[in-house]
Amino acid sequence: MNNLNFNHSSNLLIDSCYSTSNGEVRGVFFVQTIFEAKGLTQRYGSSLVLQDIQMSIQAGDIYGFIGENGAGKTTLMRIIAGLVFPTRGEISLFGKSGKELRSARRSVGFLIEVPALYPHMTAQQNLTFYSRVFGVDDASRIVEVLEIVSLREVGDKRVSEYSFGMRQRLGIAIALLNNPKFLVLDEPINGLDPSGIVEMRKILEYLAKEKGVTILISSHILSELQLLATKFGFIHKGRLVKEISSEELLKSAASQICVRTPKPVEVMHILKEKLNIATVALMNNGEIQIPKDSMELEKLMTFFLQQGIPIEGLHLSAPNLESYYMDLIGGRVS
Ligand SMILES: Nc1ncnc2c1ncn2[C@@H]1O[C@H](COP(=O)(O)OP(=O)(O)OP(=O)(O)O)[C@@H](O)[C@H]1O
Repeated sequence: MNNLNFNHSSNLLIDSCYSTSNGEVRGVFFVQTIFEAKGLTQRYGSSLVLQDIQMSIQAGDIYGFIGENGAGKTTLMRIIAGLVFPTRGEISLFGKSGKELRSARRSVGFLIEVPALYPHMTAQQNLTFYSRVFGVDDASRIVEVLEIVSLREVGDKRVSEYSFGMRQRLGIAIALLNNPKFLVLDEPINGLDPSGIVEMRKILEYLAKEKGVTILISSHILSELQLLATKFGFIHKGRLVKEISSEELLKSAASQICVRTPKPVEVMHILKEKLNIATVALMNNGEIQIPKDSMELEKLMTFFLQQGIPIEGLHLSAPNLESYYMDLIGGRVS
């Protein structure tokens, strides 16, 4: 039995305020909590799919949700959508929980897995159908959402003629029909070609920046999430193991020493044999990467000098989401 309660007033956090010299209070800004999970736990038979998740998403966030296959991302999104009822714990949307969730969900747009489209119907007809399902009676909204996802010109084409990328965009258009303040997108860029990924990024950036839509997005394409998201949540075996902002990611320590040498294979061999560094890797660009915590940079340079190893370049890798994730899951980040 779940006995967690949300303090509804806590969904408004004072971000900053200041007073003038005459004591007048000005500039009070509020940050609204759009989504919150408290102690969220999901069990299927004997397997714990989500374990005691505490998570919150603030207005304006593009929250990148990251985790291996089966980590529990879709399950959490399905709970937000009301498709799965959690075993324990509670969620709130816009500060509303319990029985009020149903009405709160009307301000949320979902694209979970692939969109359910009718291929023999046009995009407009699909949107008309979903407008009726969602109770949206403003016909002009169909034109607006087609415009947002750059499908207005082809809105009268049958969906069977659409490419995969166009279908994904139509899925976003459907999720936008009810003018949501919060979008929940489960792997929307999965399977898209590079131009489709860029197009999707532009749409999501537009929605976040111009329309003030808060977004929760999962993806395995970490380089893309790094470009898009303002905050990252890492889920591993059903536990939310870390949350960081994009600024914190950029400030995080570089994790690899990158070495450029004309004899990479020989140098790798020497590093493994003489310095006992087992995890040295040869990258596609010909550089050798050595985990930064395996040896101090100065000692490594001295070693190269002493051994007479020719070095053309040596630098620290820029912090990036992929290596941060690998370090985190490998236990090197706390
Ligand atoms: N209805 C269900 N019944 C039993 N097990 C389920 C059910 N739904 C999901 N699972 C299991 O829960 C675990 C988490 O699945 P989930 O789809 O949430 O992971 P995910 O992080 O979204 O993975 P992926 O990146 O592969 O989409 C998996 O082991 C999955 O097999």
